[in-house]
Amino acid sequence: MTARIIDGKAFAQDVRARVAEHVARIKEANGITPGLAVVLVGDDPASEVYVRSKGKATVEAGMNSYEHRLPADTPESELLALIRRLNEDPAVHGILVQLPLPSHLDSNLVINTIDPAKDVDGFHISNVGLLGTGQKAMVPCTPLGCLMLLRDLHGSLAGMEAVVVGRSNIVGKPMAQLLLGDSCTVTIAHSRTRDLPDVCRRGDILVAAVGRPEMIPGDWIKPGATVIDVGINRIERDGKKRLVGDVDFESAAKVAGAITPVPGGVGPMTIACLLANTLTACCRAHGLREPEGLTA
Ligand SMILES: Nc1nc(=O)c2c([nH]1)NC[C@@H]1CN(c3ccc(C(=O)N[C@@H](CCC(=O)O)C(=O)O)cc3)C=[N+]21
Repeated sequence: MTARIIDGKAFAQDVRARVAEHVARIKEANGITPGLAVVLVGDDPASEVYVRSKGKATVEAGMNSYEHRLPADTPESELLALIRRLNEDPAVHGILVQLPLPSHLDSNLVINTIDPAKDVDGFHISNVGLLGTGQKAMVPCTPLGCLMLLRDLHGSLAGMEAVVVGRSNIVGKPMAQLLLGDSCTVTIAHSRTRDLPDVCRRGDILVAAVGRPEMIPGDWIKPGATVIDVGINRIERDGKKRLVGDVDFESAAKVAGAITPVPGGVGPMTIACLLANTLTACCRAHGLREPEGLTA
């Protein structure tokens, strides 16, 4: 058997087109343009690339993009003051502070200073609590993108065994909450899980979000399972730089029923969902009808 390859790039294009269409409609009907502010502290080259592509995608969707670049040694008080200004700015509907932050900055404090209604990353404790209690929240972009792919593939996820490998606040935990919300039986596995291969083999759905290149081989996967690979690892092989996931794609594709590739899988969905969240935040701020199929 060979797995169906889930085209995250094409799906993300479709999401972005739907966002753009909705943006055009509210511009026309309500004279409102959604705005996303992205804050980058320091000059990490990978972060630079992400921030640039986020800005480009935002403008392509017809929204306003505001980029704030601060030096790596920016005092915490200055960053917090910027966030408070963005919280008050009516043209800004979404705020994203690029992570990781330089180590002298307390990222929990920084994130929790963002107005939860503008927290398009869904990292604020209020949004975490809302998601965990099944209330309307801003949902983290990467897990939301994975959920969209899974719903598209399976329709209802009710009763499926889902195994999430990784317990981070940005992917593993919110992913588990979303799967639980869709009535999966959810296991969160991690580096200290006993008999990890056996636990992985239970999953009708296996989400890999550990950040270890090609850690999960094909023989950890239940035949026919859907594999969602969240990993984005830069490695060097045969003298060439490559991007690989947390799953060993070659062996996994022989066992899985469907699998996301890296690149071209979950990554593009993350950016598409950031745009969707910005639109959702804008609609909520103005009491407008929310876009359908673009929220959890
Ligand atoms: N506050 C915050 N929110 C984030 O959402 C956030 C962040 N900080 N810090 C960094 C990570 C990383 N991230 C990615 C988004 C898109 C791709 C993406 O589109 N990847 C392409 C390939 C890109 C390439 O070639 O490098 C793909 O997988 O096909 C990857 C990674 C968002 N992040």
